[in-house]
Amino acid sequence: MRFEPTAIADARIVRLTAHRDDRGAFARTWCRQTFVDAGIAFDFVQANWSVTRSRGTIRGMHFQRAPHAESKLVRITRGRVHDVIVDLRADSPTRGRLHVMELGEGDDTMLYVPAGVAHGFQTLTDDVTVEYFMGGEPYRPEYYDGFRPDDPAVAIRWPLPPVSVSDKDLSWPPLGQRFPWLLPTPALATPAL
Ligand SMILES: Cc1cn([C@H]2C[C@H](O)[C@@H](COP(=O)(O)OP(=O)(O)O[C@H]3O[C@H](C)C(=O)[C@H](O)[C@H]3O)O2)c(=O)[nH]c1=O
Repeated sequence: MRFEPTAIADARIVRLTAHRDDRGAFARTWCRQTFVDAGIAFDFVQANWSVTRSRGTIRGMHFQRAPHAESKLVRITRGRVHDVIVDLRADSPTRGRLHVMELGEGDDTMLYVPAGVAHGFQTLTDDVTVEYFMGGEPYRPEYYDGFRPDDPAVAIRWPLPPVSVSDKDLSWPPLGQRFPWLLPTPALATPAL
C-alpha cells in the first residue's frame, strides 16, 4: 500500500498492492499500522456502501460538522466516478482547495478524505458501487451537512450533464454563507493610498 499526496493537506491517494496470480488478485485495503506509519491516524467506526444506477448521477457534496466530523476511505468496486473533495477546514493551509480524480474498479486505488473535507462524485458509468470506511465519528444526522454540487463558492466542473441529484443535495444553503472565507474578498471601495 502506497500513499500519494493530493492538492489537499492530509488527503491521500492510496495505491493498493495487489498480489495477482492465475486465480485473480488479493490486496489489503486497510491496515492500522500502515496508516499510522504514513502519518494517518485512521480507525474506522462504520462502513457504508452505495449503488448508483445511472451514468451522470451526482452524490454530494457531503461532510459532517464538527465536533462529529468524519474521515473516510473511499473505494469504487464497480464502475467509474469523477471524484471531488473540497477542503472546508478554515485553519488548513489548503482551505478552499479541490482535489479531483477518477476512481474506478480495477485501478487498485482508494482516496483518503480527512475530517473537515467534503466529498462527492459524479458517476461516469452506469451501475457504480462505492464502498466507504468511515473514520472519526459515526453518522449523526443532525451534524450531516453539505452543499449543492453547483455551489458558486467552489465552482466544481462536472464532466457530464447531471442526470440525477437528490432533492436534499439541491437544497443545501449556499456554502459562502457558512464559510465566508471561501468567498472572494470584495474589492476595496477605494484603492489603498
Ligand atoms: C451517510 C449516511 C446516510 N444514511 C442514510 C440517510 C439517507 O436516508 C440514506 C441515503 O443517504 P444519502 O442520500 O446522504 O446518501 P449519499 O448521497 O450516497 O451520501 C454519501 O455520499 C457522499 C458522496 C459521501 O461521501 C458520504 O459518505 C455520504 O453522505 O442513508 C445513513 O443511515 N447512514 C449514513 O452514514
